[in-house]
Amino acid sequence: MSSCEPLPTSAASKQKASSESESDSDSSFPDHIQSLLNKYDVTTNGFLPEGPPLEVLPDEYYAPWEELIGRLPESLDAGTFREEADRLPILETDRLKTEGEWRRAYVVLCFFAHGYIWGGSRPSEILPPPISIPLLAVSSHLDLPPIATYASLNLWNFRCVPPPSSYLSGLLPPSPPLTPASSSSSPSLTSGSQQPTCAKFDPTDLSRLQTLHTFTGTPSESWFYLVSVAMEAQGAYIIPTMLRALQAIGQRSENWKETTTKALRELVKCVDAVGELLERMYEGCEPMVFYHRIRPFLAGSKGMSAVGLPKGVFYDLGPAAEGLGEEGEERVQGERRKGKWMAYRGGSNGQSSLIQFWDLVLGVEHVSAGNSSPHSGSGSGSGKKKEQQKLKPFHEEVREYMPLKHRQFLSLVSKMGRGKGGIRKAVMEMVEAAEQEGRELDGKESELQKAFQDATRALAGFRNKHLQIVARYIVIPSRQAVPEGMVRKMMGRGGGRGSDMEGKERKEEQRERVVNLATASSGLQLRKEGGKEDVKERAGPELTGTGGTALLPFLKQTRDETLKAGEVGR
Ligand code: HEM
Repeated sequence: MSSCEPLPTSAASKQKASSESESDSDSSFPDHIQSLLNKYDVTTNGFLPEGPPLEVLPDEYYAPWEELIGRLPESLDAGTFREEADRLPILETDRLKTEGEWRRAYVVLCFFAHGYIWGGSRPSEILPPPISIPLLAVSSHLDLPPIATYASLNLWNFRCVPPPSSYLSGLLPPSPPLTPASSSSSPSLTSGSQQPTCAKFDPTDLSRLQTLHTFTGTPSESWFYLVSVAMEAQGAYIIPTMLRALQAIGQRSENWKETTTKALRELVKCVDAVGELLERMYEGCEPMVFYHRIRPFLAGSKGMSAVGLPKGVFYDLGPAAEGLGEEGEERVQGERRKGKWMAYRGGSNGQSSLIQFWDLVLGVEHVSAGNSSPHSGSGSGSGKKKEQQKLKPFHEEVREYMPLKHRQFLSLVSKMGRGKGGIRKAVMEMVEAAEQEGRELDGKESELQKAFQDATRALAGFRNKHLQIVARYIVIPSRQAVPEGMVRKMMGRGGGRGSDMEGKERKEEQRERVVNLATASSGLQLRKEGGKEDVKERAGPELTGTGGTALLPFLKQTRDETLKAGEVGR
C-alpha cells in the first residue's frame, strides 16, 4: 500500500469507532471521565496534544536555537554541530511562557543534546553549558529527564498538513524549519504552523504528518517517528471506553459484565488497527538506514561504557569558582567545572503511554528489567540473576520518561477496577466465584471471559508484530556488513582514530564502533562470542542488554506475559 492511500485505520475508523459507541444508549462518557482525562492531559488524540505542537518559539530571544535546529542534519553531516553548539549563547528559560513553549524548548534542546553527544567521531562525555544549563531547567519544569524521550522525539515533534495531493510520490520529507524572523509576523505562529494547516487536525493520517525535526534529514527517520504519532492518535478513542469499563467494575454496577465485554471487543479492534499502523513501518523506514544512521542518535547515556561513556554524560554548568571541593564541582578533562554526571536511557517507543495503558487495563504484568542495567553486563551466572532481580522492571522504569501527567494517569489507572490487576482481576474473581458456587459460567460470564482472552491475544499479536520489526531493523542489520556510505556518514568529517590506521584495519575499527553505537541505544551490546540467533536460529552473535537480558528474549517475555494474563479459568 502506498503511504498516500487512505488508511484502513484512519480518522474514518477512529470516528466510526466512536460513533458506534455513541449509538449505544449506555455509552456516553460521563462528565467525570471527561474531567479525569482533562486533568491528566489525555486529549481526543490520546497522549498526543489536542492541537499541533508549537513549531517555533515566538520570542526572538530564542532565534539562535531555532536557527541551529533548523539546519541540524546539515550541521551534523558537515561535522560542525559541536562547534556551533559550543558557540551558542547560554539562554535563560524565563522567557518561556506557555506549556507549549516549554515543550518546544525541550524538543529543541533534546535534539541538541543527542546531536552533541553522538554527532562526532567519538561520543562526547560532556554536554556544554549552552545546552546543559537550559536543558536542565526545561526538563525540571516539565518533570522529564534531560535526555531525548518519546515525548521530545514523537509526541511533540510533528505537524499535520493538508492532504498530500501534491506529494503523491509517497513519503514526505521533513519540511524546512521556521525561524522566528520568518514567521514572527504570522498570526498562526503561536498555534505552531506556517504551512497551511489541516482542515481538521487529524494525526491518525500518516500521509498528512510531517516531523518537525530529525537528526539525519532522511525520510526513514521521519517515518520512524510518525508511525508512532499515528498509532498514538489511532489508539486514542479506546481510552475513555476502557475507563468506563474499569469504573463499572469498580462500582460493581449491575451491567459491569456487559459493559466490560463490549469495551474489550472494542479494544481488540483498536489493538488490531494500531498494529496495522505499526506494520506500515516497513513502507517508509529502511532497516539499514535505521540501524546505522538513526538509531545511534537515539542512544542514551546509561550503560554506555562500551562506547566510551563509563560515567554517563557530564552536564557542564560552567567553570568552578576559585578554590576546591565545592559540592557539585568536578575535575573534567583537567578543568574544575560545575556540573553533574548523569546517565539515562535513550529515546524509545517503549516509553509509549498507550501500550502501558492497554497492559494496565487488562492487568498484564511485566517483570523483566529488560536491558536496562548499566552496570551488570559483565556479571554472570547467579550473581547476574540476583542483580536482575533487584532492578526495576523495564515498564516501571520507563514511566519516569513519560510526561508527568501521563505517568500520574497510568498510576491512577493501575488502581481502578478492583484495585491493582485491571480487568483480569475482575474476570478471575468472577470465575472463582462460579467455581465456589459449583456452577458453570453463565452466558454473560462466558462472553466476558472470551472477550478478555481475545483482548490479551490481540495484544500479544501486536507484540509479535513488534518482534518481527525488531528482527528486521536491529537483529538482521547487526549481522550484515556495514554499507560503505553508512560508515562515512556515521563518522562525520575528520572522524576515526587517526590516520596511522589504514585500509582494512581502519575500516574494521569503524565498523565495530558503528555497530557498537547502533546496538548501544537503550544499552545494547553486540556480544561476539557464540550464541544463536533467536529469530531464525542461525548461528551468529547474540544481541544482549547490558543487564545480561538478551533483547529478543526480553521482548518475547513481554509477549508471553501478555498471553499468560489471558489464562483465567482454564
Ligand atoms: C523500527 C521500529 C522499532 C524498533 C527497531 C523497535 C525496537 C525496540 C527495542 C529495541 C525495544 C527494547 C527496549 C528499548 O530498547 O527501549 C523496544 C521496546 C518497545 N517498543 Fe519498539 N521498536 C520499534 C517501533 C516501535 C513502535 C512504533 C512502537 C509503538 C509505539 C513500539 C513500542 C515498543 C514498546 C511498547 C516496547 C516495550 C516492550 C513491550 O512493552 O513489549 N516500538 N522496541
